[in-house]
Amino acid sequence: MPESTPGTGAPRVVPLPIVLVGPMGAGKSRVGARLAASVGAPFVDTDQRIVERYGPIDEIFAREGEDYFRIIEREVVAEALREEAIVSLGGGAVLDADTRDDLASVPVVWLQVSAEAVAPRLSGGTRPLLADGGLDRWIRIRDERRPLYEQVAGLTIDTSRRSVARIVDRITEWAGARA
Ligand SMILES: Nc1ncnc2c1ncn2[C@@H]1O[C@H](COP(=O)(O)OP(=O)(O)O)[C@@H](O)[C@H]1O
Ligand SMILES: O=C(O)C1=C[C@@H](OP(=O)(O)O)[C@@H](O)[C@H](O)C1
Ligand SMILES: [Mg+2]
Repeated sequence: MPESTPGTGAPRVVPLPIVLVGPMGAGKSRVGARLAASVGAPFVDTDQRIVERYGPIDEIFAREGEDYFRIIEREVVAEALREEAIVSLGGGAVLDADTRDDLASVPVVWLQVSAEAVAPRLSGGTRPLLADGGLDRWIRIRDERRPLYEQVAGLTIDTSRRSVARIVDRITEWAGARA
């Protein structure tokens, strides 16, 4: 059911796009999909779009390397940020300076998660950057990128102990006040 504006039954009005950033496993893809359904907006997951166009991400990394992945990621992100949609980025999209510039003019939510809470969320995944090194690698990458998330985000939410529904409510409340 879409989130209602009190008294109207209509989906809550939020500005679009709204962009979700944060480290791997923070919940960007899952929260983004639920938020989009809740406010009645299209959903774009830039990783999903990369997979549709170029094939599985781990295969792109293995075949062409991370630098090539970042080039196609930048193209897909630039396109998505022009759409009136809820947009979930991959964890490393903020490494691109042009993407950070683009994010300066849109509502950006930084989903955070503790190492303890993320461990079970990452298990069994195919994220190529975690193929060697597991949780230690995740912590290092998260720490390296922290200043970049800090730079672009207008709202920060710790997802470690929050349900997806509560996270969606918080984002809707925050973004709704900016509509
Ligand atoms: N708030 C949450 N509480 C518990 N599990 C979550 C939460 N958000 C996401 N997850 C789970 O964590 C895993 C990673 O979520 P995902 O949305 O793919 O993260 P990201 O896109 O940030 O890498 C998935 O299995 C997802 O269902
Ligand atoms: O942090 C990263 O560099 C990456 C995060 C992944 O997305 P999620 O953050 O959605 O897992 C995906 O884009 C790719 O494996 C690289
Ligand atoms: Mg994702």
